[in-house]
Amino acid sequence: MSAKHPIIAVTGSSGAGTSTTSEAFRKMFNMMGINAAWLEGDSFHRFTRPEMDVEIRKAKEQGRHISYFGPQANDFPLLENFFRQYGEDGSGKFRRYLHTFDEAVPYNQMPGSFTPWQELPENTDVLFYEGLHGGAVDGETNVAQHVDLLIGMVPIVNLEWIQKIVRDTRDRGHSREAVMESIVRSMDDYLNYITPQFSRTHINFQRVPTVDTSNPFSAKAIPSLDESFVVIRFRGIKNVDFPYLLSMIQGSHMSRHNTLVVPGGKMSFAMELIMRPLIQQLIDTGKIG
Ligand SMILES: Nc1ncnc2c1ncn2[C@@H]1O[C@H](COP(=O)(O)OP(=O)(O)OP(=O)(O)O)[C@@H](O)[C@H]1O
Ligand SMILES: O=C(CO)[C@H](O)[C@H](O)COP(=O)(O)O
Repeated sequence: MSAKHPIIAVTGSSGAGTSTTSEAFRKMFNMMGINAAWLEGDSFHRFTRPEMDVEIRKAKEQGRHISYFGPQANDFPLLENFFRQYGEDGSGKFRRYLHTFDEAVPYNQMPGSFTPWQELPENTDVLFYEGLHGGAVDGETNVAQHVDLLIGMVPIVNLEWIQKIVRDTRDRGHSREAVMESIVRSMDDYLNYITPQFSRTHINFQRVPTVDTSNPFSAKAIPSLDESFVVIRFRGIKNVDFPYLLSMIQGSHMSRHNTLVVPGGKMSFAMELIMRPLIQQLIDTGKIG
């Protein structure tokens, strides 16, 4: 934890919506005059896409599995060191994993490759991480301990798979079969390294569709926000003003003492009402109460 160089992390599985959610944070930071350093978790993958294909084949031949959710394909200690260093002096080296041609062409690179490592900009107010492992813990490695405000982005699993399948086939050039295979291959690491993070978060946003998603592998489109509710669970944050949130967010209700449910269309608004005071508190005092 750091008072001077706070870290906010949005953590979630592949396709959960962490990148999409980042836009809401970008807007809030702009409006609040906060200068944030941005970090995509995919920086800490160990392999390029062709290298990963080789690793997957090798693992299969040896009766093992490897996936983007686990420590074999991601450098957790390097991520922890990055967070530690940013917390200490606001510096750090990052790179980007380029998923699509749109992302890769400006760098004159191929999709599935990394940009060179580079320094974060100087004098930022906060580090904003979005990715798979903002709350990861693995043996001696504890990424979560360095995060001052940890948010889980976690649609129910059928919806998460639909979001991944639609996005990966539409934008990242993968076949439906390849995405399904990757979901199956990742299951072990999903249980061991992704889901436990959501018990370490301060807040989880769980999107729950109200349309039939019972066969996610046949879905052609992502259920919209208006076709869903969002379950928002708070943990370890004192003084959440639930009566205020309930009065401001039309159609919201409490389902438990620490759980607010809002109509999907109100998700960005709810996020703003909830996050703004917490971000301000973090910037002003270095911690959230
Ligand atoms: N609230 C939402 N409503 C509708 N569609 C959404 C929502 N959140 C995410 N999506 C869609 O789901 C897909 C995956 O979202 P996104 O790219 O943000 O996931 P991600 O968590 O960043 O995944 P990865 O870690 O694999 O990059 C995208 O097509 C996005 O438009
Ligand atoms: O989203 C992911 C993890 O967050 C991807 O599965 C991983 O980054 C590999 O990307 P690609 O399939 O574009 O090579």
